Amino acid sequence: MSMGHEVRYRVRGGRQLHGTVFVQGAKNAVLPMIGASLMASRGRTVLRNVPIIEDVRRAVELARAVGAKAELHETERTLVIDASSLTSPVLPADIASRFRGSFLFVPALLHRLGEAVIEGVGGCNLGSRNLDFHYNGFKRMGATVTEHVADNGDGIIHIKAGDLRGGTLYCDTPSHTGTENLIMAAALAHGTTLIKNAALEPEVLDNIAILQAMGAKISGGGTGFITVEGVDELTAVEHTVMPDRIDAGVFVMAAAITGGDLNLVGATLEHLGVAADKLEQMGVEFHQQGAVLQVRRERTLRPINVITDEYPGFATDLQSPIMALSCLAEGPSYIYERIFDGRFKLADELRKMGADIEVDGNRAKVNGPRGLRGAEVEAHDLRCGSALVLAGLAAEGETTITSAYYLDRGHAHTAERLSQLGADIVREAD
Ligand SMILES: CC(=O)N[C@H]1[C@@H](OP(=O)(O)OP(=O)(O)OC[C@H]2O[C@@H](n3ccc(=O)[nH]c3=O)[C@H](O)[C@@H]2O)O[C@H](CO)[C@@H](O)[C@@H]1O
Ligand SMILES: C=C(OP(=O)(O)O)C(=O)O
Repeated sequence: MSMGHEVRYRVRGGRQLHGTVFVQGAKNAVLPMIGASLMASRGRTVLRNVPIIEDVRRAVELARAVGAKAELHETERTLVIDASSLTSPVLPADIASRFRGSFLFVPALLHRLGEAVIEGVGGCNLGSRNLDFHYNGFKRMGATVTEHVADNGDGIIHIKAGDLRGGTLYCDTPSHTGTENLIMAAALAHGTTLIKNAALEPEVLDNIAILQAMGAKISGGGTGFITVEGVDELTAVEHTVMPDRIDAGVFVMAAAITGGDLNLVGATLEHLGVAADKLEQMGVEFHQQGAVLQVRRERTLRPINVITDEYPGFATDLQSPIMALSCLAEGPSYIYERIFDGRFKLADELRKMGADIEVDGNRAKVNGPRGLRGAEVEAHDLRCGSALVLAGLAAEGETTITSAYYLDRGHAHTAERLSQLGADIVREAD
């Protein structure tokens, strides 16, 4: 992945965190919503509570590359998109290969321009990340998918859709973006679509909510079966992006790893799914008061057994953070990663800080407690980055996290928000 510039975070550990922190808008909700906004052929979409993260900046660049007008008002955390004229079906590699969410632009391009040309799809390198459920779904709706190799050797995928028509679609496993893409493809297709084994994530439901407001006819969200009646047109609306449950979970763990107490504004315990129960078992105390979630940890941390799963199971995006937390637990913790096959590079980095972690395929055993010490470590992916920040908060001395563009992909104002809670953390970019 081309970085543009090198980003580093320096963390000096050992401070307890106290105070109030604002949970950002959800990365995995806003990205499909930007894709959805491109389906509105009239008016302007206004998205509120937009997280100011690198993935959103890339999505804005990509929206412009296909011809939309997009303005990100950072102070207001508001994104305004006018997609009345889309001009190019090409998702250029230099932007699209920097974030996974680029693939969520495909349904809009198919409906508006009859084709999509995908020069690259990015996202965190977490092992194999197929898109076959998406392609198979588009094909069942009448699209053709071809691949050719460009002069520079890169594979380019061309999807052509005359008129997409509804049908019976499925995901082999309940894919998050797969479900969103098939819903968006079905929303403007002719006839009725049934999507079986649909994902249940809250972000999928938030995306259904904006599409319904735009005029889409979708039912069954939150069950494994989603039905979509195609409509002729979608209109631009205003929508507030839901809070980011992964960002919330990381701040819960920041309180836990430093033995502090925090008020998380915008966090919903229910959205943490099984992760909330696991954190409680480790010794975190939760108290939900309206939209504010109070968290604290006073006792020693207990070890944990984690199995990642689709929502409401333990979110894979919180697996790396809890690996960092479990380094401090009083005994061995067991982590079984079921969603991605390449998400344990973090273990090597945590070992540099003094952790004792045994990895066997997609299972890890974390032998706690180990006092962590500062080191120079690398963020191999976004959640590896957030886990290393957590480890740095608890470590003795200074931790330098390199390749931190990945962290900035998904977390907004990390250094500012943590500093306000009492952490010693700075961001450097050159
Ligand atoms: C932008 C976004 O929303 N990203 C999230 C989304 O990624 P993403 O939507 O890419 O993740 P999926 O739910 O699609 O992937 C889950 C599993 O299904 C497999 N699979 C998926 C699609 C497909 O066509 N074929 C296939 O085999 C993947 O390789 C993976 O093993 O959900 C993940 C799992 O909750 C999160 O970690 C990501 O943060
Ligand atoms: C895997 C992640 O994101 P993406 O799907 O955007 O790469 C993530 O958010 O940890």
